Amino acid sequence: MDNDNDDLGRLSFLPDFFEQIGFPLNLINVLLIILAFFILKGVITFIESYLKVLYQQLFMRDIRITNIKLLNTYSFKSFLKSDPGRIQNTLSAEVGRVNMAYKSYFRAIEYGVLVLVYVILAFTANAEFALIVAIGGTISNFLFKWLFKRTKFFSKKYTLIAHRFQGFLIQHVAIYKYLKATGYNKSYGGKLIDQIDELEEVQKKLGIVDSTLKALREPITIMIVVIAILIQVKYFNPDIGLIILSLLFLYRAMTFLMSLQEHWNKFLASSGALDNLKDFTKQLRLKKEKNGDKRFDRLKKEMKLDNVTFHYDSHIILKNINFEIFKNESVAIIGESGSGKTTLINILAGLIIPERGELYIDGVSTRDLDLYSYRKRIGYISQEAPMFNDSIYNNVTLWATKSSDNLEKFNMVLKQAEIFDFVYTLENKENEFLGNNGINISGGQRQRLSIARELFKDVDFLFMDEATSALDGETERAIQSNIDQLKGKYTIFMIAHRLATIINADKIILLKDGEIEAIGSFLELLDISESFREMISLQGMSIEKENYINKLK
Ligand SMILES: Nc1ncnc2c1ncn2[C@@H]1O[C@H](COP(=O)(O)OP(=O)(O)OP(=O)(O)O)[C@@H](O)[C@H]1O
Repeated sequence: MDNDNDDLGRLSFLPDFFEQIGFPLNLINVLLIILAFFILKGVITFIESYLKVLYQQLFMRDIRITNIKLLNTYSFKSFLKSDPGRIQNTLSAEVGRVNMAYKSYFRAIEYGVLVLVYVILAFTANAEFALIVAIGGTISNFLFKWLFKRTKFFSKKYTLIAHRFQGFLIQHVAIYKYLKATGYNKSYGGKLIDQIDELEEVQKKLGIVDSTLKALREPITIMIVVIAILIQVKYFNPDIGLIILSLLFLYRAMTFLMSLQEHWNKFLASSGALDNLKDFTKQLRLKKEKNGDKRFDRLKKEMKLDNVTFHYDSHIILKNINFEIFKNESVAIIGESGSGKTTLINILAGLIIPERGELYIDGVSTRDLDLYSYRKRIGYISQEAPMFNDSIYNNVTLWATKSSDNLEKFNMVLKQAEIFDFVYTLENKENEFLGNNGINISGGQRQRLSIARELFKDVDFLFMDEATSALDGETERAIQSNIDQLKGKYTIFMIAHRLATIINADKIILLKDGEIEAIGSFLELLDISESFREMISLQGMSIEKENYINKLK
């Protein structure tokens, strides 16, 4: 027995230990140990895999939720410059890749620990032999390092192309009608196919590196071990039993080392997604909207713009803007294309904060205001009238529970927006689905529903960005009379190109190259502004005040 234990080198204490604790290593006991070991392994494997799935789900959920929350607090000015393809891709496919990266990273660590254990065992059994193999393993690492670098490079490239693909895809769906109607869908679809080809190309390259690593694994292991044995036999004349024992340990160590390298490579193959996510989250945090702590309840008295100036990069868009608006006034903003109307509306809605000057709401600067509570009181009606692919009820109420109170309010706002009769002639009434961006209803109906939505929201302000300009004359007049009925009940800001729609506005702000050229009522502007009179005549309207006095409400 002592003789046999000598073959175990410095590990011979193990059988002695078992002998001492009254569990001699005879055949039956060894078989029992093996059986117990594998049962235990099975139990641990189950717990490990289940916990892994659990943690992966938690991890992916956490990444998505954190970034969606950050996206909601991202500054609007920064959002205007962001790439929608990147946002979509990062929060969908890339999260899966990040998960893969972490999975492979932890697998690599697991293998690292195993390598360490077997290397220690091999060193304990036969130090010289283990040292030679360790040197061989380190040298082989240089080759793998080069392969790792290639993998990392292709991984980053993959992420960038995937962002581009998502960007093209979003636009393909968003402007599908235009692309189809013009026959551009084929050439534009070609762009999508190009991205798919590029993605495939990068995947193939990643596949080549991965396959090379896999293919090299065993030959390199065997080569190192063979060289180590030859050196041992030639120079150290060792005990063959010890060589075989440490060979067993080292072969396991080398196999685990190769698995470590394989999983490290898998980690690197997804590391582009990890870098992207880190960068994306950092960007969202860095450009987080500054939100004050003064809660907004309702507009009590007035809004005031005090010397406001705003740039996009070095380009001045608005210069020294000053005006005051009182509660429930209606204000029209007019001016040539590019004169800064939308930018002014964005400032008034608290979407962008001017670099210089202040917007005061009841005396509180927007820098100190809790912008979320302010925007909750804003209704926004734009030319596009965005619709969700959902029922009319959900589109108007934004998924409010269908209580009798809500249903009553829903019906009331439908009547106010003069769309009640249309909705209740539909087969599914308020449950009718609108299709992607309201594709199943007309532009006028969409616009009325979007007015109803803002009225349901119960707001103080109505912002209208060319709300009626996409409609035919008759529908525009009908919706305009709708809007006119809201006058005096809300503080209304409207951008309008058709000046016939703003005759009744309390105040008209005429912008020119980012500055206020004139401000006053329709009749006042006819008196004081030459540019206004020119705009009026260009639209075929009379510049004689008498022609409007009867029309004023
Ligand atoms: N996100 C942006 N980045 C850089 N410049 C911008 C951005 N948005 C608008 N601009 C520029 O700011 C200027 C004013 O644009 P704005 O949209 O406010 O004008 P507008 O009067 O509403 O024009 P339109 O009547 O054509 O809608 C334009 O010169 C425009 O090119």
